[in-house]
Order: sequence, then C-alpha cells, then structure tokens
Amino acid sequence: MIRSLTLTDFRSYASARLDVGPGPVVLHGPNGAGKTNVLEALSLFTPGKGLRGATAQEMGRREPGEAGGRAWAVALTLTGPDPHKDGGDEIRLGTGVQVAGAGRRLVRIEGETAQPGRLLDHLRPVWATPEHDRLFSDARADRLKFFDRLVFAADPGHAAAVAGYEKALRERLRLLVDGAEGREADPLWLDALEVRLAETGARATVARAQALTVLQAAIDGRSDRPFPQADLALAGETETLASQGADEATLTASIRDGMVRARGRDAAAGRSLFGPHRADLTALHRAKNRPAAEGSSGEQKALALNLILAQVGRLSTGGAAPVLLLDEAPAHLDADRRAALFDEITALGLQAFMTGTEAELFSPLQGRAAFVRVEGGELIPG
Ligand SMILES: Nc1ncnc2c1ncn2[C@@H]1O[C@H](COP(=O)(O)OP(=O)(O)OP(=O)(O)O)[C@@H](O)[C@H]1O
Repeated sequence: MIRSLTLTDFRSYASARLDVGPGPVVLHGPNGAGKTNVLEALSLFTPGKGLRGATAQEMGRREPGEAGGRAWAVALTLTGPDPHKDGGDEIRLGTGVQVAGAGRRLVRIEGETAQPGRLLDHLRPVWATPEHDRLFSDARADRLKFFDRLVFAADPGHAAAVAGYEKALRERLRLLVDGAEGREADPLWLDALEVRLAETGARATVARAQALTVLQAAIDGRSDRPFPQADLALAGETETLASQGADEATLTASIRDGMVRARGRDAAAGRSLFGPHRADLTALHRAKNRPAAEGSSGEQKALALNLILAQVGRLSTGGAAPVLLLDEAPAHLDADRRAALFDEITALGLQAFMTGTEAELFSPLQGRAAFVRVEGGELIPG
C-alpha cells in the first residue's frame, strides 16, 4: 500500500509531498494545476512508459525560458505485505534522473538500482485516461499497446517477448529495404531474424490469448454491475489460429511461413505488413450487439472502465497490489455510472487515485475518500 509520494523537480512540482491512507484519493483543482502530473508520477512505478508515454527529459521541471528539463526524482514509501511488522516493513521505491537531460531514468528499490521489472513485486499501477474514451475507435496500434499493458501486469515475460519481437521486426525491415534498394543483405541473418520473430511472436500471441480468456471471464463475472460488458476478441491471422486452439509450436511455424511469404511485399511497401504486431483488440458492446468502435465517448469509456475494473479484480487475487489511477474518470459518465464507479472502488478496497476539476463531482465519496486540492504546485489536504 502506498503511504507517501514525494516529487522533486517533477513536471510542474518543485517539491511536493502527499501522505495517504488505505482508501481512495481524490485530486481536484483547476485545469493545468498538476493533477495528471501526480498520476503520471505514480504510473512510473511499473516497467515501460508512464501514463503519458513521455520521455525522461520531458518530465524534468522547466521554468519558463529554460530549454531543458532538470534532474528529477519521484519517491514512494509503501507498507509491505506484513501489516504486523510495525513500521519496519516499509519499502522505498524511487525513480528519476540524476543528470539534467539524461535519457534513461533509473529505478531504485530500497536505495539500490534495480531492473524496472522488479517493481511488479511491489506495486501494479493500472490506469485509465481520457484517451480511453475513444479506445475502441482510435488507432489499432495504441489499442494493442493498451492491451499488452494489461497482459504484462500479470505476465512480466510478455514485455520482453514483445520488445524482442519489435527489435527483430525493425532489423528485418531494414534488411529487406536494403535488399530492395540493391544493397547486399545477408540471407542467413534474415533467416535468423525471422526465426526470432516467429518464436517471440508466438510467445506473445499465446500470452495475449490467455490474458484475453482471463479478462473475458472477469468481465462476464461482473454481469451484475451497471457497466456495459464487452465481448472481446483478438483479430489477426495468427490470433485467429490461437483462438482455434493452435499450440505455440504451430503458431511459431505459421509466423515463420508468413514472414517468408511477406518478404517481397514488405520490401516494396517499406512496412511490415504481416505478423502479430498487426493484431487488434476488438470489442462488441454486448447489450447493444454493436461494435464498441461505433459507441459514443461515454459508452466507450464505460466499456474501457469495465475492462480496467476486471483487470484490477484479477490482479487483486494474487501478487502485488494493484493501484488504480483514473484521470478525469467522472467526465462523460452519467450520475448513475459515476456513483457506481465510486461504489466499486470502495468495495474493491484498493488504493485509487482519481482526478477531476471539481470536488463536487466526487461528492458521493465524501467520508469514504481523502480529498486533496492541487493548487500552486502544492498538494493540500481538503
Ligand atoms: N516539464 C515540465 N516543467 C514544468 N511544468 C510542466 C512540465 N510539464 C508539464 N508542466 C505543466 O504542468 C501543467 C499540466 O499539469 P497537468 O496535466 O497535471 O494538469 P491537470 O491538473 O491534470 O489539468 P487538466 O484538468 O487540464 O487535465 C501545465 O501547466 C504544464 O505547463
């Protein structure tokens, strides 16, 4: 459980601290006050990019006129899994850059530099942002990234498989384009890259298919809630094979084959037109029997929130505690859904950090959440 957050030269904050208890936290304040910046800081405690997908340089505080961001730090104290270990069970996590402009942020656990993947032993932030209001109708690649994040929160090996796949895909395309432009390309290297693509791609496809099954079951188990349910599917050649029960070896062979066949087309197009990176997460609004992509912002938001709540539910059953980060959650939700969301968050008994411009939007949470006013670079209780 998060006990405190400290921000140093992070985004709009010179120095700020927030102490929290076990329940939900509402961050309210005017536009540009720095509410999302707090959620972004919390989102950095998981491998990969944070909630804005920003670089380490962008996150360092800049005064007006300053060209580059400063060195910055975000620190968390957590209470560990043993509630009886009075105070001694505190864990300190930190991230940031020590030199202004550094491209890579470091992660520290108990003061020691650690692999970002180790963060998943302590905390599993899950977030929803206003961008998810168009999740199902926006770009396919963003949707796949969103889904991959849900997959690897429970299956850290998935991130490595996807990263390995993407690296090999870039190298393969470079070779193909070189070949098409008359430069010599090593055929053995091309073969080796496609073997690697087939292995990592098949592993990623299996992990996605398994996560989809678990998430769908979690969504189906939430039929008594006022949020619309989605029927999820993964679209794509390899994904269809996986949904028909093909095992990893079959998927590996099929991707390898597909890659060889796609060489000419990819070289001509200068793009990789075949493979699991082309997968898409599709959703059907069950009650309406219509594609989620056709839904209004509010409908898509409610579907995405239901998916996030299903994710949080499944992560709650084992491993490090999920922490829910909801940026502008009340926007686009009608009063009933808003109240239902707050009831769920309270019922789930987990830490949730929510932002909104008006404290009144969260009035059903009075007495159940800590309210924090964000103003002038400070985090003020109340
Ligand atoms: N690197 C930085 N250095 C200094 N200020 C920054 C930096 N990055 C962002 N900001 C400032 O942070 C503010 C935006 O903060 P944030 O997005 O958290 O606001 P918000 O309270 O969520 O607003 P809204 O209600 O509009 O979503 C802007 O004023 C922006 O100029």
